[in-house]
Amino acid sequence: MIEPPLPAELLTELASMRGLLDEIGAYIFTKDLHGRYTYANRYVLALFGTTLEQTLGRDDREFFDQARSAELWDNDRRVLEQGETIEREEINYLKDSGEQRIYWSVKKPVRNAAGEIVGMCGISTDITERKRLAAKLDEQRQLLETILNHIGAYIYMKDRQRRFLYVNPMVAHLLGRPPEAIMGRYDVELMAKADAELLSRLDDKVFRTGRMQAGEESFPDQHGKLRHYWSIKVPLPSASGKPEQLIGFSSDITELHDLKEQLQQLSMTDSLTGLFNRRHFFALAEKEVARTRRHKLALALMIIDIDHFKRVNDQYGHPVGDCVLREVGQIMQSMVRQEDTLARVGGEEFAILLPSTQAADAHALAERLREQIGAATLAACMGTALSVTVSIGLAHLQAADTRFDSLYTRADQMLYQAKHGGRDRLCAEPGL
Ligand SMILES: Nc1nc2c(ncn2[C@@H]2O[C@H](COP(=O)(O)OP(=O)(O)OP(=O)(O)O)[C@@H](O)[C@H]2O)c(=O)[nH]1
Repeated sequence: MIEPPLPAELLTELASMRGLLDEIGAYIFTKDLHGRYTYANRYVLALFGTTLEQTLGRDDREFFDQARSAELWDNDRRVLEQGETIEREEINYLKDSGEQRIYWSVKKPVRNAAGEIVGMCGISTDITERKRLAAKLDEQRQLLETILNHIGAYIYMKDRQRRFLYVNPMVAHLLGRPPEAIMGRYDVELMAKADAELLSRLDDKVFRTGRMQAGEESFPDQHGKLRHYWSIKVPLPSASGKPEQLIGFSSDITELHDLKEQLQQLSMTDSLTGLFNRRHFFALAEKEVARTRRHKLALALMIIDIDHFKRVNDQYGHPVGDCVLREVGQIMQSMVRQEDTLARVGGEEFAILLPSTQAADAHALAERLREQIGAATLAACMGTALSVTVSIGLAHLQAADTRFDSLYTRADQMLYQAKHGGRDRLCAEPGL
């Protein structure tokens, strides 16, 4: 039977429909009950590298690697035989190139007027690139998460209102709460107000300047021990150009900090007596001279030297000599004021700097020191009981002393005189 030709308007409408289907950025097709193509838009044809005429009446076995694309055929059968509508991801392999393509496919049965299935129509969107990007993104997210969770540093994000937006497990552990109980909360809700204020100084500077800031921060741990951190805080760019968030990286440098303090302490002290050493004493004294001159105050210096100390060593041995040095140092330390500076400046030589001290008071203290040391029984703990005397030189800062050196030289000259005058005595500058 010859079918009557379609009316001209219908043909025009059909042509414009096809034109439209060709412009939709997706693969659109229809198939008959045997899975043979009855229509394919230009995207499908481009994928297969065929014309419409070459495609019609052929099924997917001719275009896809059937063994690896079985899912495609299964889905079609569920639509054509069970009348299901399928909406799902499909992975196909092109027959010629073996290239993998991933689609989001919607497949629906096409029914005749009697409701019988006569074929199917489908629309597939290529999501290969999106899936590849998503997999890459996921890989990067996992990498970032691994770094953030295992790096030995505290990493956090905060907003301008000092609210935590992110914390890594190290911060959570430090604050003694799970991350979910920290994120979204203000720092003052999670730590003592004073600590929060201290930690926010660098944060404020980041938001104020819009620039990265770095510095040392101190914060007590769960046991109350003060720990020190080196923090780097970076503003995160925002659409307004004004940073609204920052990311912070803090490393625990407590051990380094303590070591630095110990080293600093060591560099200032004499290991035998625990008093300041000569170098530190001279540095402090130089500052004290400048302060005294600026405020037009008084400043006294005495140098104390143990008499015939060589004999102590020779007679009792070096360890007893050491013990005597320590004990003489302790006696003096117990007799000076908080603001005075006592140091061991030589083998058996000590010095005391006395700020705001008039000549008479310095003189009186020097005499008391000489008497107390002379009267003390020393090195008893070493099984030896002995006593020593000291000679003391005393000088006072004068208008011509612009540097500490000149004051020290005069006190030393006074000490020399005390030694030559017979020892166990105090010699002060004339006029004092
Ligand atoms: N045990 C001990 N002795 C030291 C130390 N440093 C210096 N000495 C000794 O101190 C002695 C100082 O001797 P001298 O400079 O001759 O002076 P002195 O014997 O005290 O005599 P005068 O100062 O003139 O009264 C030396 O024997 C040094 O070995 C130390 O750290 N420990």
